[in-house]
Amino acid sequence: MRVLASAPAKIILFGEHSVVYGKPAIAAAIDLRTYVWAEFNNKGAIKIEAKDIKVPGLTVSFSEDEIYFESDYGKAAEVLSYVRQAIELVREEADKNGNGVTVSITSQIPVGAGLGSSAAVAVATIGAVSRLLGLELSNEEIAKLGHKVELLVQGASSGIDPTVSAIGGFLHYEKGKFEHLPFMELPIVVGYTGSSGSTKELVAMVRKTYEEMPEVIDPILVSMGKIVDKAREVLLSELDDEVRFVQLGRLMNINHGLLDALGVSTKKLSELVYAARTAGALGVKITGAGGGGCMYALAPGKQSEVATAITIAGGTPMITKISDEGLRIEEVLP
Ligand SMILES: Nc1ncnc2c1ncn2[C@@H]1O[C@H](COP(=O)(O)OP(=O)(O)O)[C@@H](O)[C@H]1O
Ligand SMILES: C[C@@](O)(CCOP(=O)(O)O)CC(=O)O
Ligand SMILES: [Mg+2]
Repeated sequence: MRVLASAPAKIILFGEHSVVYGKPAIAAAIDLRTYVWAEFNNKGAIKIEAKDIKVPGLTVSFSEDEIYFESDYGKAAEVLSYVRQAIELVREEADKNGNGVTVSITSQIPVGAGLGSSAAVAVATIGAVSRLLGLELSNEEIAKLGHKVELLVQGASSGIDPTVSAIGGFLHYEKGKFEHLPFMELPIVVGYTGSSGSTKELVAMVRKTYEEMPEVIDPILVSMGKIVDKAREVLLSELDDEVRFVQLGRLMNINHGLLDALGVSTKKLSELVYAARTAGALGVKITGAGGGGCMYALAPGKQSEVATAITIAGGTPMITKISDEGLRIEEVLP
């Protein structure tokens, strides 16, 4: 039997990092997906074919009749930790720890770009392997397992990424609970810096700053939560789109400034943010953990100008659509 599952990337519209401290956030699935095939193997082992992952550093030694490949196994093992944890959790859930499972992964989502590649790969792996092992899990149950994977690997996770990837659409999220927001076609442009930030490291850095000066950082997190409350009001209001876009744009710019204050922006991200604003975007902010990765711009009627400005500033623009679809079982072959 072989099962193919897929799960979408996401952008966090408002509230990244503060959502880790129990404040609300708003996020949406976008139409970039990770695909995972799962099947049994007869070795009782976990085998992972991650076709998009490049492990930095490779030492090759040649002798008379043999070639040795050495890479930084520590990095290789670490880079597959989300997938491995996902498989182990599902085998435990199904009480089938001894079953050999092989997964093969291909993905459209840039890694470490703030688009939730970790959550998408965890959710798609859980979806495919649970179906293979005969577990009938709801997308909400899969979201919870995806959250457990991120907690085990990152040490801290709000759960918003696996929830949006499993459920799809436009979600308001707070302390593990989500609410579907009415679907709204947002004219956005995502800009990728080309460098990746590690969510684990960035979340840890914010935590360290918070512990050193809670009286300074806490008001920033509270303000980020209030921005989400305002944004939710705007999204639920009956105002016409152009008024709502202007209000959302202002909230995005303020949210970006607060993320910059937390130290998660970079020179490149700021260059792309200001290039997009100068090209006419109503609002532009980091999306995801930061430290590289992506920003996104709200640019009604200006998407191509903003995309061009991002390119000129050295970024890679992606004009993506918000996607209603979360985890999908694509195929089950005998
Ligand atoms: N296609 C993939 N195959 C295997 N693992 C992946 C894949 N995409 C992402 N990952 C895992 O997720 C990690 C990146 O997650 P993270 O640092 O949270 O960044 P983001 O979620 O913003 O992309 C990678 O280091 C790797 O462990
Ligand atoms: C920084 C954070 O708020 C979002 C992380 O998003 P990503 O891994 O960069 O896609 C962490 C979390 O919510 O678990
Ligand atoms: Mg992540």
